[in-house]
Amino acid sequence: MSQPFRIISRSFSSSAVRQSVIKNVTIIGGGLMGAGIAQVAASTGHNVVMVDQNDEILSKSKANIAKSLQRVVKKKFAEKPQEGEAFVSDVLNRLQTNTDAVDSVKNTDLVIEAIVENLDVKKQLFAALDKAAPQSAIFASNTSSIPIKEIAVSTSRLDRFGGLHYFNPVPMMKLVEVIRIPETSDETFNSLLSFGKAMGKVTVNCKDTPGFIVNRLLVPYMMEAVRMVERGEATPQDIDTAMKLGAGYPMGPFELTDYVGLDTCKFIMDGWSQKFPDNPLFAQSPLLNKYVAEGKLGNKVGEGFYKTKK
Ligand SMILES: C[C@H](O)CC(=O)SCCNC(=O)CCNC(=O)[C@H](O)C(C)(C)COP(=O)(O)OP(=O)(O)OC[C@H]1O[C@@H](n2cnc3c(N)ncnc32)[C@H](O)[C@@H]1OP(=O)(O)O
Ligand SMILES: NC(=O)c1ccc[n+]([C@@H]2O[C@H](COP(=O)([O-])OP(=O)(O)OC[C@H]3O[C@@H](n4cnc5c(N)ncnc54)[C@H](O)[C@@H]3O)[C@@H](O)[C@H]2O)c1
Repeated sequence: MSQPFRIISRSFSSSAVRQSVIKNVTIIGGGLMGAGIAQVAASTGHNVVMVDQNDEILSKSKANIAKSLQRVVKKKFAEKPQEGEAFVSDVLNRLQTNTDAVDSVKNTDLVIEAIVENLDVKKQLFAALDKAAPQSAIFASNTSSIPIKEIAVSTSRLDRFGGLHYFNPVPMMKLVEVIRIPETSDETFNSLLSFGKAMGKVTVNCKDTPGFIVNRLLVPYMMEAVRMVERGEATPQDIDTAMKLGAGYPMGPFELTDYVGLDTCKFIMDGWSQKFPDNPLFAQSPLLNKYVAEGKLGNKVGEGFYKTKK
């Protein structure tokens, strides 16, 4: 595993890349994404505090991380199980939890927010963190669909704000999209890029546009699959089979929607359909809304378009 980066030139040479040392990372949200980001950040040598609303949720997050780490070491340390055990124990030692978000950022270098996809809730959180975190700390959101600028304005550190958009499952998906707003300083942007790489990810740069790169292409595709079912053109099973065997995707669009979470997909579509009412790609889907209203949120609850093991 790579070590946390330690660059770090504060020199004023014109060729030097100015960036900050990121060693202490706070992840707010211990759900699907937060737990994955926390796991990989701790696995790559960072000190991590993972925050969620209560200890019960955090216990589940930690159990999910432990399960995922076992899958990782089974392969990575297949020939050296003792080294695998030592690796897991080191990772878990670097991972603390806290239910108090404000308390958790007092000594942080970087905050990555991965809570519910709701602008008001994210703004409220960041406004509180802004008062408690060190001046030098960088803030980033893992939002799927909300403009980073709209979240960042809740703070007084627009120059130290950006987007780090990871993909589910974080331990397996190699990409992180790094998003800057006009106010993001070069130093902050370079620090975010280096941090993404220090986590072992490939980074791509993107402007603060709806869905950045991946979701701007992927979410309309997933929603068009749902509309095909609404129009009675094919079943979810046949669409999934077709896209896996005919287009080489690892999951069909319905398996993927279950995997991402139907609630998260609905939050994305609610935001985009409100903001861009004339774009048919962003139109609401009655079928998706019905499933969410019935509590069929996908794999995380054991049922979405399919019944799955929790
Ligand atoms: C909406 C948001 O903003 C953006 C998004 O995130 S969009 C979603 C992006 N993600 C995708 O598109 C995921 C598409 N799916 C895939 O790439 C693959 O199906 C997958 C990598 C998730 C799983 O691979 P697959 O071969 O289908 O299944 P599976 O046999 O369960 O896993 C293969 C290996 O992957 C690894 N793996 C899978 N999930 C893992 C996890 N959570 N942690 C650790 N390892 C994992 C394991 O090594 C597993 O081997 P194991 O069974 O021996 O433990
Ligand atoms: N699910 C995906 O595939 C995916 C991929 C990339 C990005 N995202 C984005 O990441 C974020 C999180 O998504 P997720 O799928 O992990 O959701 P999730 O529902 O699995 O987890 C969200 C977690 O945030 C916690 N939370 C909510 N409000 C909080 C607060 N004020 N303080 C602390 N914790 C709080 C919840 O208790 C929950 O555990 C969203 O913005 C989503 O759009 C999701």
